[in-house]
Amino acid sequence: MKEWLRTLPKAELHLHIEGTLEPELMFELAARNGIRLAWQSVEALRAAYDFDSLQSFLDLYYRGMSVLCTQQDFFELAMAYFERAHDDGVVHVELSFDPQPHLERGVTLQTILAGLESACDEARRRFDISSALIMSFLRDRPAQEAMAVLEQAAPWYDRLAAVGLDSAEVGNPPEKFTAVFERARALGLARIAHAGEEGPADYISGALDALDVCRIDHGVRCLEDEALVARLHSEQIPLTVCPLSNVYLKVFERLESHCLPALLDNGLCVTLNSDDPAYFGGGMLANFMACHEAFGWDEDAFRELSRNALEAAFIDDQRRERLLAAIAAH
Ligand code: HPA
Ligand SMILES: [Zn+2]
Repeated sequence: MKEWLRTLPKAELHLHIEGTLEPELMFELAARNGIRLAWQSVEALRAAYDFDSLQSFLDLYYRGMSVLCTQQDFFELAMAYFERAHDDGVVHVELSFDPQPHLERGVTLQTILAGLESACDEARRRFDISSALIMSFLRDRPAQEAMAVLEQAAPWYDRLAAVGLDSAEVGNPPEKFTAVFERARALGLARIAHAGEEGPADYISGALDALDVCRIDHGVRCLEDEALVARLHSEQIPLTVCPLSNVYLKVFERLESHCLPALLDNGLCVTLNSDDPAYFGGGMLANFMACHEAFGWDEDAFRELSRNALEAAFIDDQRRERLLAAIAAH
């Protein structure tokens, strides 16, 4: 089954590129950029990956990404991810990036985007992986800051597939960002948001109503609201679920107790993703294999999950159709 899952064409829609930073590269970039890390060694850093909540992970995630300084750093980060994704049989990736923590350190949007875009171009040439970029706002920072970032990104609007919303969820409801997302909509940008990971089902409805999103990142807590489940079903709103992430961040104690089977039983448009693969036990193949082991899903189930991801992807229609045909034939 592992080889069959590896060669199944897969699209990854929920991936934080800063969350692909492996400890070895973090130390290499820290040395290159003259940055002192709080950990003495790769092993000490890995030992710190013992999270009890989203916030405990975010604290480490923001410290780790501080080694990213130059265009070359962002290029190498993304290329290292693309190589692993290619080995996992990923054919399309939507990379989220968080500009705010970088801007705050004096790293410009130009630096971030030039590095990521050149990696996306190289991934298409070397691995035939297509990709899209999603600019995410930090929901635990003021909405005005997100608005300023959105305005600053003007030169890149035509190269952004969407804007997103991430970081600490509880206490930062989607409505806080209504004006920002209205502006993004007026600019013709698609919108997605994390909702219902640690936050309540209300935040999922709020993201749909106030932010007019076309996808929900995570969304696993939707089952707490029957009317919401009916809506997600009838509108077939894609949920980008991240199974291993949810276990690492204690959203579910074990994968066997994850609500994924219930989401599928309710006819929802579920996709599988790795979120922050350097921190949460691996990439797409690790997530697919873990689900196979926990739920006993067969080939048909995984074909459906892969099909859902392609149908929900920001991808050109010809490539979508070609990849859908490859999934059906797999
Ligand atoms: O899983 C996540 N949730 C919210 N914000 C994030 N930023 C990186 N990963 C995550
Ligand atoms: Zn995420």
